[in-house]
Amino acid sequence: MSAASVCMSHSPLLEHVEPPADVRAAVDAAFARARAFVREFDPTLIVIFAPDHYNGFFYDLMPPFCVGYEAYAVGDYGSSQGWLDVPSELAADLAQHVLDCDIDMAISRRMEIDHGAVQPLDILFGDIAAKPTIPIFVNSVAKPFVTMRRVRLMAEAVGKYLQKLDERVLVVGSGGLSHDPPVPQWSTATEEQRRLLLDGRHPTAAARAARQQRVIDAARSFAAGQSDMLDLNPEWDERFMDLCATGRLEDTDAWTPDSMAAAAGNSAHEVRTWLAAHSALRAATNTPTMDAPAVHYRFYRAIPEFIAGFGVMVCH
Ligand SMILES: O=C(O)/C=C/c1cccc(O)c1O
Ligand SMILES: [Fe+2]
Repeated sequence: MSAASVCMSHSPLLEHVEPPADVRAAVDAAFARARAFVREFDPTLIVIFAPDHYNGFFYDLMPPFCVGYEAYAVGDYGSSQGWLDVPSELAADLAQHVLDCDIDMAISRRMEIDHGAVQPLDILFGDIAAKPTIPIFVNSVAKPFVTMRRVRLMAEAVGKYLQKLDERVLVVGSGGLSHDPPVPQWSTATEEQRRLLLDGRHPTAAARAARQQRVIDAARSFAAGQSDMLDLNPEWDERFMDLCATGRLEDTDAWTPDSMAAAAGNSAHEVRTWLAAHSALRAATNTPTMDAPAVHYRFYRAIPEFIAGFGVMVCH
């Protein structure tokens, strides 16, 4: 087995709100560096830790983690729509291994996924079915949250499983760093928003378009400095990336959901996917605690047009 990781922020605004040309060029160059690495590494299996934004997982049944045995991309914000190529038996074996490690893992025989899982696959491979891919949902938007420690332990169990395989495994973590986009919170949601959060599967095209337009408009106001959305927090982001880069993953064990949200926004919980990817990579490669595989490439920009502290990190 050999293993590598790519963690990257995603943003549904990538193709909808244009940042300054130099920022766009820097992001495109970062994607090109990640793509070049992945082409060279030539993975035979992808394991992607990804959040969902009330497209596949809702409050009628919200697990902290879920392995998809099959996965269908809903195609929100113009991301690819259709089936992933999930190796179902391997996914089931992985889920059993994690359960055997005393970690409660949900499974889905038809997981619906959104831009949170799809965007990195689109960017890295240009085709969501290009490679056998096991998606692992990590709840990053819907309170209550498990501890960061629990995320790390779940992912270490995943990494130990991957270690046994005769595969070149690319572990992907997908999620923004600091950001607080207008994804409704149950406690402050209107009745209409609560219907979406509870079981808003398969919206009409008009409802999806209206939801997306609200976020696009919010991004434009945020970029123009005319929004009361929480600011991006580049210092917090760089500190978190430092912890990933140096393998000090245990330093996040004590982080509380409220303190993370206060410092970096409600959607900063998506860093759980980065923590998962780095924990899985560390375990898969037998790298000691407080140490880390090498950082091949690192990029960061705070990009209000994307409502994202936008990072890319490639490790092997
Ligand atoms: O799902 C949505 O409607 C918006 C999600 C979003 C917005 C901005 C940045 C992100 O990383 C998102 O996932
Ligand atoms: Fe997101």
